[in-house]
Amino acid sequence: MTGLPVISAPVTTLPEKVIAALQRELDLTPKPGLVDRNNNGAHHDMDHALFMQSIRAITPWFTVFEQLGYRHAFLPAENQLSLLRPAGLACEKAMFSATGQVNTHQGGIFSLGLLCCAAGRLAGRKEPLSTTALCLEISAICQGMVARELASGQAPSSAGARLYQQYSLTGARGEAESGFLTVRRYVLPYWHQESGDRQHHNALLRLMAVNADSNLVSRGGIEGLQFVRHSAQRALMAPWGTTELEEMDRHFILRRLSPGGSADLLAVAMVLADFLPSPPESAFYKIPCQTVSCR
Ligand SMILES: CC(C)(COP(=O)(O)OP(=O)(O)OC[C@H]1O[C@@H](n2cnc3c(N)ncnc32)[C@H](O)[C@@H]1O)[C@@H](O)C(=O)NCCC(=O)NCCS
Ligand SMILES: Nc1ncnc2c1ncn2[C@@H]1O[C@H](COP(=O)(O)OP(=O)(O)OP(=O)(O)O)[C@@H](O)[C@H]1O
Repeated sequence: MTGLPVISAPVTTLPEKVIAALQRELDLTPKPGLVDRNNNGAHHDMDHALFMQSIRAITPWFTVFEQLGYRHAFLPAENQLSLLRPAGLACEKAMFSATGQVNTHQGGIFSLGLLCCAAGRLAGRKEPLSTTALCLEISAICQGMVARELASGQAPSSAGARLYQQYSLTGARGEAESGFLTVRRYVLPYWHQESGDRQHHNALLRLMAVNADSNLVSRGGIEGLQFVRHSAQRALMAPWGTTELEEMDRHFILRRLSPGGSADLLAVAMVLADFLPSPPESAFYKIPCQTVSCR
């Protein structure tokens, strides 16, 4: 195992929920432009088997992220990231070594690793885990990250930094710093509208319809992002099913478009949904309908 530190048993259910979410996201089929059980989407360098290898390689790290939060639970949140990042980078290294240097889960490690760390911090302070508490803790950990890492004016050191300079896209960092606001506002209030695979397809369509996914811009420019957004919005405005999703898949593959950021946020939503209050009594579900679609 690449540089895995000695860890004890998890203190919360987050690591196991995260690993289950990674598997369910991968297996959801069809998934327009993305690797699933049918095809490799818009990817020439990865398939379902490679994603499975990647999941096996990064699995042990989510307990490490949780323990780093648990151990430093009373540290000010803004000091947590510098303790977490080396483990995140080591986990990325384990992913790259398992996949032959293919980026399968870089975004997923970042977002889901933060979720595990936030859960460890809340558990360390004996505070209850809830959707809102987890997201607010992540926002506190990532406060100032966009300004520090993207808006510093330095030469871009990653795809994300280049896209920020070109289009002011804040990518995974911006989403984490907001406390996964896109997920909380456009996905979770509608989580119980559907069940089974349709619940996850509905969530993915809602994410694709609004998420400023840097993967899409990196692959197809702003036009690529708009194409995916409009496709998802149109699907949500009418009855949709497997046929419509497979049609979108064909169009995205033709255009080499892969909404990888939305796939990562789908896994985040799957984990956060486990902590939702039961519908529909909770005020959580009284959020006014958003522009995407109010079916
Ligand atoms: C911050 C990261 C993602 C930087 O990567 P990059 O500069 O390429 O950022 P960018 O946001 O453009 O994309 C990275 C990945 O995030 C996902 N993503 C893209 N857009 C979005 C979005 N709007 N919302 C959520 N995820 C997104 C995609 O899968 C993409 O591949 C990350 O690689 C990093 O710094 N890792 C170090 C380890 C770490 O900090 N871990 C902390 C928790 S363990
Ligand atoms: N099922 C999935 N299929 C494809 N990508 C996914 C899936 N689930 C999540 N992703 C995310 O999408 C990212 C991979 O997308 P992409 O291949 O566009 O990134 P990249 O490798 O940086 O870009 P490129 O392949 O153009 O060099 C991963 O980092 C991962 O976080």
